[in-house]
Amino acid sequence: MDAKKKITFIVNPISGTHGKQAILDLIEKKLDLTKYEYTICRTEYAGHASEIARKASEEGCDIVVAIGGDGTINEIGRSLVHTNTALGIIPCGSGNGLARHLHIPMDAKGAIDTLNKGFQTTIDYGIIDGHLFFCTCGVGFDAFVSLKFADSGKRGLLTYLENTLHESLTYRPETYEIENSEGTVKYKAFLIACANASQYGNNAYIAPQASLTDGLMNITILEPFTVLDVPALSFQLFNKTIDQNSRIKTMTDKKIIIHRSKEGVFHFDGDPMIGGKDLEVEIKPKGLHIITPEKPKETFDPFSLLQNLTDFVDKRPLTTTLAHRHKQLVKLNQNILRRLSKKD
Ligand SMILES: Nc1ncnc2c1ncn2[C@@H]1O[C@H](COP(=O)(O)OP(=O)(O)OP(=O)(O)O)[C@@H](O)[C@H]1O
Repeated sequence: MDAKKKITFIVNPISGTHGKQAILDLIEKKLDLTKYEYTICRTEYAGHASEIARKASEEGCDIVVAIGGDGTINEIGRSLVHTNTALGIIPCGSGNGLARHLHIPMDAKGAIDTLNKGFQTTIDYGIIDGHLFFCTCGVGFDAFVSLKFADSGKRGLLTYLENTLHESLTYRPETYEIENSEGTVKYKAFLIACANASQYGNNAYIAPQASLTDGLMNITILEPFTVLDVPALSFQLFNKTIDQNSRIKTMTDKKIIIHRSKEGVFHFDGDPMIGGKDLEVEIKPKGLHIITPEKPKETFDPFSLLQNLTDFVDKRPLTTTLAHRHKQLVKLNQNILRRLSKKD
């Protein structure tokens, strides 16, 4: 009989908004112990998950599982690239962009089941200014919000949304030059997102065409917009069609350099960092083994847009009639418009 594979679970106690004990209880009950033996570690400070994962990999651990969100995955993933140790995910963050892109179930039982099946694939990763990312990185408004979010001391969707709506009233778009494989282009932009995965998290698809295995990053540039563009932009962000909006420009490349007028913040997988005027962003193909469902389900649900939107702002269950869903969507857009146009 084959030797059991070793799993190290790393729990980030501050990720998301929920307690983690129920997940640990489920691991004990549901993990296939004929296949796996496991240990559980809790992080004690930011950066700790990287150290635990590096040590586990050096000691021959087969799979390191993140129990957390994209920040925890980032810490673990950067220690596992180009090793034989695979990353596993039990999604437990505020956004869970990478897990959602990979169709890893959002419930712990489903995610443990995915680990039990043990199917592995190998994904690309990116580097911005020396910092690895697996989901998205970027400059402009989203980086600015990630900084505010880090400072707010609270996590969760509502905190993020409050920060986003409040700050977008006063945020000033900057001028950037993007040096890509074809030359240099100049944009005044609200944000530039460089995407390995298609979404920021919470099914907010900033780069709907992005693939984790094509060796390319999808770059989305959001040009300055008015408050009247917000409903369409938010609709399209959750409907996987933001690339069709006239305020959006897109390109794909292996490597770009973003030139800006002064040093400032950028983000990698939602965590803020201060960087220089010039930021090199590059995709490295096939560098991280990861446990995923074997055949991601690409279900088409005409109501998924509204589901995504309401998941983002509100956890109340949706009612099922079409008329009701339409009314909910109109109301949601009205709320976004009202909050964006409200002065302090
Ligand atoms: N014990 C700890 N104390 C303080 N910070 C920690 C600790 N463990 C990890 N961190 C930091 O917590 C940050 C947030 O974690 P994570 O991104 O997983 O959760 P999230 O922000 O709620 O989810 P998501 O990124 O999916 O929105 C990470 O950047 C990580 O560096």
